[in-house]
Amino acid sequence: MTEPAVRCTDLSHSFGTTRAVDGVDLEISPGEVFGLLGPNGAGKTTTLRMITTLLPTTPGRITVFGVDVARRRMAVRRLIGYVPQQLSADGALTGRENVALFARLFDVPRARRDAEVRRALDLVGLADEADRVAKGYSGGMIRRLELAQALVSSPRLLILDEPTIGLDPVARSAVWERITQIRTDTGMTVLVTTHYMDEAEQYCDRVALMHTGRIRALGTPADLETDLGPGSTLDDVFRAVTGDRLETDEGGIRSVRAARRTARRLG
Ligand SMILES: Nc1ncnc2c1ncn2[C@@H]1O[C@H](COP(=O)(O)OP(=O)(O)OP(=O)(O)O)[C@@H](O)[C@H]1O
Repeated sequence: MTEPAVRCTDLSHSFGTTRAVDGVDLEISPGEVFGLLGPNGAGKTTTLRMITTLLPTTPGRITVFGVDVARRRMAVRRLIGYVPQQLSADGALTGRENVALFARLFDVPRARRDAEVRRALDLVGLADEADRVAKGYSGGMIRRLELAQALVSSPRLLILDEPTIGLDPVARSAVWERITQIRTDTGMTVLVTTHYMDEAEQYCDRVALMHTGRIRALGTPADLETDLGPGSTLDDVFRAVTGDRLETDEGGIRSVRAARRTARRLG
């Protein structure tokens, strides 16, 4: 039997009295693009941080391709490429130098390093811009550069936390088209968080709707919408299972913060 790419069993995490994640069970199949959806504060980032070994997994258990996250952290880290919400590209370095830094960090063998850096830059469509300093890149190019950083170690599981937040619609589509192409070319499993319902509908094979630390609905976007009734959208499904509304506005405080962070980091 094929091991799931990710299996979470009864996962919980509290910060003081805040129950950020509350009894999450989740299985992600190899090769799928899986969307974890929910409004700010739903518990998405906390779930990702447990899967990426950055937070403890007790109570509960996580395996990544069958490897136990609590017991074999380093082995799990080698399977994962992670693009967090906070930017990690260095504006003073070129695109190529930024990716090469990650190749060294992730122990890509020296003999293969240059080729792997080229391959990663190619996968995200930055080959022609690789020798420009990153502070001249647009927000969308920076996101693609961060994707290349995560891809340089050839992970089996790519984890992206809100990859399109703060980007304009054209840049958002460009990032998603790259993600979809990378999955097709490499067979990689992709776990992505977003609160943009339209993106999830268009690009995710399956989604989990998360609210106040719990998974409230799980399935393909089409199945979830059909189950609710003709003409339903994922936003309607979310409202039906939680009685709440997903934040979908483009100009919210988080977009502004993300844009400011980009500007600050890249000078
Ligand atoms: N380091 C922390 N210390 C205290 N509380 C935290 C911490 N990180 C998250 N929380 C709280 O845990 C809950 C879940 O947060 P989390 O960041 O996982 O949500 P999210 O769905 O990823 O939302 P966002 O997209 O805003 O990051 C929220 O109530 C948040 O305030």
